[in-house]
Amino acid sequence: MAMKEQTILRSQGNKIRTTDKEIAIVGKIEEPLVLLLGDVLSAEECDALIALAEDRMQRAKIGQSHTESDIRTSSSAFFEESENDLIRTIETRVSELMNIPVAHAESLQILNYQPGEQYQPHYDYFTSANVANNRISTLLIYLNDVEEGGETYFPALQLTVTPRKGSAVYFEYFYNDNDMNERTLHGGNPVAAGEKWVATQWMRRQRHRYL
Ligand SMILES: O=C(O)CCC(=O)C(=O)O
Ligand SMILES: [Fe+2]
Repeated sequence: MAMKEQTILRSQGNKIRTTDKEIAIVGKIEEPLVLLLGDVLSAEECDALIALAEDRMQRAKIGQSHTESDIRTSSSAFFEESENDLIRTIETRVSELMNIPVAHAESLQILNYQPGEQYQPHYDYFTSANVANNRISTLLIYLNDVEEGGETYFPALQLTVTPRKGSAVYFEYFYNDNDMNERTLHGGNPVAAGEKWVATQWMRRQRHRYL
């Protein structure tokens, strides 16, 4: 019989405790490990992140022709590492939750989808040969409730996650068995009504920042 593979995140029971918050596990798939998490961010934290990102996306659009990629049609912004108290607090909580040091974290990405915008199924890890320091896990946090559409879906797991403000989906793809990694294929359904805001944290296998 095949041995159960090690996971990065060691969840016990239905809660994960970080220094400043207790986070509920509200859904779970074992292999590959996928967790649906209750309030990772408060409503106030979600609103503050959106406000910061809106400002940044606005400025990024100036002087840029709006070309749309077929893969991802949303707009994005990145936050400087630990650039203010809010980002620092969130990064610390998220890294404790993901059980990976902040030094392995990419900068937090914020995506905004308008009606009709989507993200085609993809892997979060890089699939080209000889990637030196690949991604190993993802936390996707929903920053608002979407009026209609915008679900995250995992075709190989037959899992569809409806965005709920402050909640999150966690998954990892650091397995020896590559079939398990490939089952983390996922995409974002087109937003049908309203808009969608998400924050994505990707973790690297090794140190990624040197601050
Ligand atoms: O918006 C979504 O539901 C998916 C986002 C995603 O896959 C990503 O940021 O890597
Ligand atoms: Fe993704």
